[in-house]
This record gives sequence, C-alpha cells and structure tokens, in this order.
Amino acid sequence: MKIALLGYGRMGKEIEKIAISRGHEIVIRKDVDDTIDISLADVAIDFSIPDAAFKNISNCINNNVPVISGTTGWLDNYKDAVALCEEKKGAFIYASNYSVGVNIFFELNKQLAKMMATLEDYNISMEEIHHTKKLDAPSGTAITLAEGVIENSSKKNWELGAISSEENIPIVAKRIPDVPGTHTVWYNSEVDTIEIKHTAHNRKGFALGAVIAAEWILDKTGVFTMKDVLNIG
Ligand SMILES: NC(=O)C1=CN([C@@H]2O[C@H](COP(=O)(O)OP(=O)(O)OC[C@H]3O[C@@H](n4cnc5c(N)ncnc54)[C@H](OP(=O)(O)O)[C@@H]3O)[C@@H](O)[C@H]2O)C=CC1
Ligand SMILES: O=C(O)C1=N[C@H](C(=O)O)C[C@H](O)C1
Repeated sequence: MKIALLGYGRMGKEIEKIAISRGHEIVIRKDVDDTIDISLADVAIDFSIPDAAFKNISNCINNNVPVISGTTGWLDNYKDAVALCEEKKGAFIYASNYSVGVNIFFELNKQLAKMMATLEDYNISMEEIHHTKKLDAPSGTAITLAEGVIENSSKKNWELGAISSEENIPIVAKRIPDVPGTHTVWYNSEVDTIEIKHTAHNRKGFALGAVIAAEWILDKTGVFTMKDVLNIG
C-alpha cells in the first residue's frame, strides 16, 4: 500500500523501515506544515507534533484517506476528530501507544485496578520516563494507564506530580537522555508493594504496531482503537 508519513522524525523514520520491509511504499514524507496532496496515499500515519496532529488528521479525513495517529499531547481535539470522521464516514485510529506489549500492559493494568479497587490500604502511583526531546508530559501512555484505573476504581482524575490524594492518581514524569519509554504503576501499602512495569528497549514495537494498524484499517470505515486492531481484552 502507498503510505503518507505525516511526521518524519524519530518515529517516521522507524516506521519507514518497517513499512518497506513489509512491502509497502512511502509516497509522502511530510516534515513541516507545507501543502501536500494527501490523496496520493492509500493510508496516512501521523507521528508529528501536538500542534500539528489535529490539522493533519482532519486533512486526511476530508480527503477520504484512512489515518493512523500516534502523536500525543493533542487530545483536547480528539472529540472533534471523531465527529469529523463520523460525519465524513472516514477511518481513523488514535493510540497513545502502538506496541503490542503496551496494549497487553493496558489490559493488565485495568484488571489489577479492578482487583485493587476495594483495598483501602494501598496507594496508587505512576511514573513515566522518556528521552529529553519529548514535548509533552505526562506521556500519552501514562494518561491511558490512568484512564484505565479511573474506569475501574473510585479514582476521579490523574495529576502530574508526586502527591497522592483520595481522588487523584499521581503521575511523575522523568526525562532522561535516550530512554524510548518506561511506564510503572505501583500500589504501595505499609507492608508491601505491587508493581507492574513496561520497558520499551527501542522504537521498533511502536513502529510495527502503527504499520499493522495501517494495514488493518485500509478497508474499514469508523473510529477504532488498538484494541480493535489486536483483538485483545
Ligand atoms: N503512539 C505511539 O506508539 C508513540 C507515539 N509517539 C509520539 O509521536 C510523536 C512523534 O514522536 P517522535 O517521532 O519521537 O518526534 P520527532 O520530534 O522526532 O518527530 C516529529 C516530526 O514531526 C515534524 N513536524 C512538525 N510539524 C509537522 C507538521 N505540521 N506535519 C507533519 N510533521 C511535522 C517534525 O519536523 P521538525 O523537526 O522540522 O519540526 C519532526 O520531524 C510524539 O507526539 C510522540 O509522543 C512516539 C512514539 C510512540
Ligand atoms: O514521545 C515518545 O517517545 C513516546 N510517546 C508516547 C507517549 O507519549 O506515551 C509513546 C511512547 O512511550 C514513546
């Protein structure tokens, strides 16, 4: 299939390698906000920057090109993207994390949250560690993890910082050179700690998941998630 890469940075370049190895062709590599003919592509993959993602996604939907977005930090506009996709009968997936391992971790996190929901002796906290070039904090993945806990417990919100409260899940964001992405969820009590952790060793898992999602969405109409693509949970 013919792929448009909207964003040709660390992820765009990783996706290009995997897409070519799976027999696809890259027809657009868009690195800046210039004019492009998106309709040259069968599918678009957006890994750009928070300020550009919604415009890129809308442009694809308006031109009837299915779009996969992995850009984080733009979710204030997510509902508008969903509404536009439904109105235009387009095809769209956003995932804060495309790796298979993290999507399993998301399900594990929800199951654990259910089990811990009534155990008042335990305090939850989360940490995400990423490279120093990352623009947003907390990471999209940490937000998805927090939402998974909120759906399955009495917690109401997440909060950036270390202080735990009855209603909020504290998320600490650390920036350390070259770290691709590490996420930890802790439940601490006076007597013990339960910890679940996902460590990405490189960006290949994110990139492979994005290409698999692009292959999957080609003949579909609607708004989907990685759970639909991987058929898990
Ligand atoms: N969902 C997932 O699985 C993952 C998500 N991500 C997310 O993906 C995004 C990109 O990450 P990463 O590749 O590391 O970041 P990079 O900074 O390496 O790449 C972003 C690229 O987007 C380009 N860009 C800027 N404006 C536009 C525009 N209007 N249209 C298209 N491209 C544009 C930038 O160009 P220039 O440098 O010239 O400004 C840059 O090359 C981030 O939001 C990150 O959080 C990352 C990994 C996995
Ligand atoms: O910016 C990154 O690098 C990553 N961003 C995503 C996020 O915000 O969760 C996914 C991954 O952790 C890498």
